[in-house]
Amino acid sequence: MTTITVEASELTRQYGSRAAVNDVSFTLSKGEVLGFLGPNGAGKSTTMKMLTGNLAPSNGSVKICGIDMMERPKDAKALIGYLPEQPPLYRELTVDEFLTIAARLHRVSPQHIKKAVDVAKQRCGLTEMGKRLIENLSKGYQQRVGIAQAIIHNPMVVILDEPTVGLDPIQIRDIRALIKELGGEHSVILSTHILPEVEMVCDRVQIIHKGSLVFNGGIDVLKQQRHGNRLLVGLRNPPAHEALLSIPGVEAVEAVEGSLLRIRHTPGEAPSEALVQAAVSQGWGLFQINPDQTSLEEVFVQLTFQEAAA
Ligand SMILES: Nc1ncnc2c1ncn2[C@@H]1O[C@H](COP(=O)(O)OP(=O)(O)OP(=O)(O)O)[C@@H](O)[C@H]1O
Repeated sequence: MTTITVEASELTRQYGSRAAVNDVSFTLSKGEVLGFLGPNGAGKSTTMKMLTGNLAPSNGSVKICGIDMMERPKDAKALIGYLPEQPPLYRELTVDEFLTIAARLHRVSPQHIKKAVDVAKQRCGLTEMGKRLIENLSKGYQQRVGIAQAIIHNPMVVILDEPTVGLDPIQIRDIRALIKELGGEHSVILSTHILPEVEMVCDRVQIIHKGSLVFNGGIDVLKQQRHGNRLLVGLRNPPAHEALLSIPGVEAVEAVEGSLLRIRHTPGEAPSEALVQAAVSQGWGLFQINPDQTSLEEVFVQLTFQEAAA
């Protein structure tokens, strides 16, 4: 049976007359990594703050493992680990000192604190860093400490707000791998504005735009949208566009750079075979034919545009 760990219902947050988050509902299952994706200002941090009980919703509710955040905030918060956009680090402490304090704050019982610190360090690749001052660590390692404090009490749900912002490419790769691993044991919500990050790390994605959810689906659904309905075709002696448009399934032809053409076709009816045959029989000099992937950025624009137009 699937265990629901987070249930957000009709979450809304008004700032004055403006809704930063508007009627957002979703659930998260045990072991799932959910990407919460949106451009800057879309309402991600506001949603994360409501989910973690740091900001009261104007309307709607949050339940963590069935516990209502407004009715029993202490019990609900005990099940969450949170890394805010600005990691809450005491830079003048060592990693061990800071994680010990974090364990106490999360009410880990005194006899279990050392073990909890060791496990969190081990899971976050910090075993050798215990005696180092946090301020002397690289930004990537500081972020690991931020994640370690979020998992120190072994919470059911881990919520990470933009955890890879400001890191270099190697640090980003390591932190993403760490987040993916967390998904095995915890439910994870990863807030980010980076589409490939979601594709690499998450099982499911929700896209938020101007405070509202515009997409909720599996990563494969998002990837399918990328494979779309276009071919990139290279012809040394291209015919008039009409000749290509007469091939069944071809809906539009657009010249790209050089001798490349982008051919839009009816979804599910790629005219590749007919195109190759025509190219050979009519001497069009075919040198390339391949699916033209829509970038994730384009998918994002399409999704948000569809919503705006609806
Ligand atoms: N305390 C506040 N008072 C008024 N408006 C706010 C407040 N906090 C956020 N907002 C506005 O609400 C909207 C959503 O902000 P939020 O920080 O949730 O977005 P975000 O998706 O997390 O973006 P970013 O990644 O830039 O933080 C923005 O337009 C922001 O200006």
